[in-house]
Amino acid sequence: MQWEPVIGLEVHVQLSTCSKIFSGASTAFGAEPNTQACGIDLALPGTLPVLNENAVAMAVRFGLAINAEIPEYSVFERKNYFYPDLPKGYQTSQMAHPVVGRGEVDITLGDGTIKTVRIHHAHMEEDAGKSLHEDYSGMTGIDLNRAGTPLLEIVSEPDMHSAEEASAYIKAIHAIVTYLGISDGNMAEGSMRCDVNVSLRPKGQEKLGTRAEIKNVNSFRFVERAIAFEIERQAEILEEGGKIVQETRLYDPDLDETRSMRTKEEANDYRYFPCPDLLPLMLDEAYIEHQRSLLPELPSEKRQRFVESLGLSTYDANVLTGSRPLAEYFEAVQKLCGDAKMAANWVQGDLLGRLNRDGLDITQSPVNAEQLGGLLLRISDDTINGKAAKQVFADLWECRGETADEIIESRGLKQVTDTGAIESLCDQVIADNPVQVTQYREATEDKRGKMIGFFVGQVMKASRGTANPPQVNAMLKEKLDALL
Ligand SMILES: Nc1ncnc2c1ncn2[C@@H]1O[C@H](COP(=O)(O)OP(=O)(O)OP(=O)(O)O)[C@@H](O)[C@H]1O
Ligand SMILES: [Mg+2]
Ligand SMILES: [Mg+2]
Repeated sequence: MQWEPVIGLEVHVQLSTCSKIFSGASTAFGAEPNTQACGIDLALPGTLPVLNENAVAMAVRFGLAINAEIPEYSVFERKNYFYPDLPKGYQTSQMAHPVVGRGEVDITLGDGTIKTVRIHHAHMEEDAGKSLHEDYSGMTGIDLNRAGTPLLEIVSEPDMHSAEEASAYIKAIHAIVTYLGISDGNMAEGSMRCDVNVSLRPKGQEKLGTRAEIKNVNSFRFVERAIAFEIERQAEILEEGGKIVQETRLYDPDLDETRSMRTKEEANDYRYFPCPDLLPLMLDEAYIEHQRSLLPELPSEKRQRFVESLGLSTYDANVLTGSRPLAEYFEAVQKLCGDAKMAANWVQGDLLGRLNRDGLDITQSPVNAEQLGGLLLRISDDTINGKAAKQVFADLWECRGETADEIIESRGLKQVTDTGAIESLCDQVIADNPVQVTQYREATEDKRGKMIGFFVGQVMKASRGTANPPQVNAMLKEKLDALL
């Protein structure tokens, strides 16, 4: 039997407000345990929540960025369950009336094709605390600092059909929220977590199969691994005539497998009901239009502009718009040197290659955009040749804070284009290599084409790499052919 995987994702994005969703407690990461949760976050008797206006604005901007309907009216509800990291006994969330309605996200696949994933809705909710099972032997610690941190849960339709599509989708969400500046998108610190729903159905069948839900996956790679494992596990069960049970599973990166946490029979009945402490949220047209006016250029718009006005390939445009800091770096370099293709090649090749090797991201680059742009400008105006450029780049990397011009000057890397100087270098090399000159003269015409490389190499060496290669090539050909 041929099986088609069906995947839907719930992505929890931590909104980067300074304070909690319903209280003034700080949301800063890394504080001592239990120093950043207040009475409101724990819903102690006598406290009342007040909705964080900035969190609403961020959620609305996300909705507008994915072309979603923003309903005029939305409601906070209590999702009731008991867990040690939720002393309130309920999570304040949204269910029947979420702040963001149906929308769409475009994803770009490896072969450059673009696919649209429908968004069912996105709702606001508070985060719970954190159970620390490993820090105390025989005991569990509870850190409530995270309680009340604002989250936006983005729920997709089951529109994805492979691990690759799911991964492209999370990357697209990551790009949108970081471009909007509504989240730092830091998956390692838990600012973006993902519940992955996977089912299989016979190819060609419309009806969905039973899904397993893998909770709290926190890296792009783990999402791909967890899906790959689930597809295989479910296919094996179905092939043997078995049935998939609807259940919650977790992904264990150490064993690279998913394991059952609880089945549907044990699933919670949350008894959602509207929170009596919070008024419904009413958003009027003027407010929504104001939020729209605050939207920056979005990844898909930037990608399109890079292709249409800068002439980049879809592939290059996609890589360079992957994150906002990278796109901004590239644009600064491109503006300085005036050559989009050269800027794209250097940023993707030399720069990203080095950053990768040193485990750095673009914001930590030892070479800033002004320095790289200054270097590329000297290639395009022929001050230096390609070989010298590599050396300048290596020197810029050493963090001396010099400009490309200072390095070119102090290392004597300026390209020699003076015809007289190049001519005397060529004459010298021809005089110093009589054996090769004889071979050249005796060779057939197409062999000579290759042999000239030897002489060019010698002249470049003699000029310590600074001679202009096309000029050297032309000059040598002229002189050697004159000896035939
Ligand atoms: N048969 C299926 N196969 C794969 N994905 C599915 C299937 N049915 C639903 N999904 C996806 O599962 C997700 C369901 O999320 P939703 O928030 O609506 O409910 P839930 O998982 O039941 O509740 P909770 O928010 O408490 O986890 C959606 O992303 C949806 O696209
Ligand atoms: Mg959900
Ligand atoms: Mg779910």
